[in-house]
Amino acid sequence: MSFQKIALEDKQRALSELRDVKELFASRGLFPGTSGNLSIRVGDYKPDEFQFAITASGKDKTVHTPEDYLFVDQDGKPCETTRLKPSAETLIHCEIYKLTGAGAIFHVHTVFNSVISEYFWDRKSVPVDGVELIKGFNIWEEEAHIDIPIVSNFAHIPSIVPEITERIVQNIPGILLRKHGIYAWGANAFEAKRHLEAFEFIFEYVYRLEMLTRGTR
Ligand SMILES: CSCCC(=O)C(=O)COP(=O)(O)O
Ligand SMILES: [Zn+2]
Repeated sequence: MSFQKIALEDKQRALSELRDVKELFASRGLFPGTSGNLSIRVGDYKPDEFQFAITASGKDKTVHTPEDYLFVDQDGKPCETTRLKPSAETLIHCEIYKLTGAGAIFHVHTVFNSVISEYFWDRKSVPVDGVELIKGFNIWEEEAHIDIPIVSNFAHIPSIVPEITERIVQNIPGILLRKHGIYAWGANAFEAKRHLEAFEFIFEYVYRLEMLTRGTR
């Protein structure tokens, strides 16, 4: 397999952006117990041929080491000889890039995203009504209603992929894995971060509103 040659600056920019996002999210406590993974795409994109930098599996994401990231291809295979293992969830990143052409994908586990994914599991989506931060997804209509999809979580990651393929919604840049976490993406790291933050705000809002109004509606 021959890989597309990626400019060194492009790769270094991706690694530097990953480092910054990782540090920021770590400072917010978003990587409990080594959970979470981050990736940024590099070079040219075709749905069946692309490369991205991704966090190595099982690392403590609250510290920086020389072994934090590696580059993989559209099938999640390392593009270079390395002893590092890509994130155990790399195939989910591959599928999201294939389906959306995104430039960056960030995944975190939080109590709010995990609780809310279980609470709304029966309807397979989280309903959100008129919350201002929906605009963070570039949805500008008054009192917009959105449904954030939730898919099954399996220990065998390839089994999660077909449901992601089926459930991704074009204007919603994220998907919840049941009792697991959120995957959020965007055209670049800035947008993926904005989307992730908007999702987390919305999950906490929906949770708290539900707690306050339960039994009164
Ligand atoms: C320790 S949490 C279980 C794995 C997981 O869901 C995760 O996000 C981190 O896995 P990785 O292989 O990317 O470190
Ligand atoms: Zn995870």
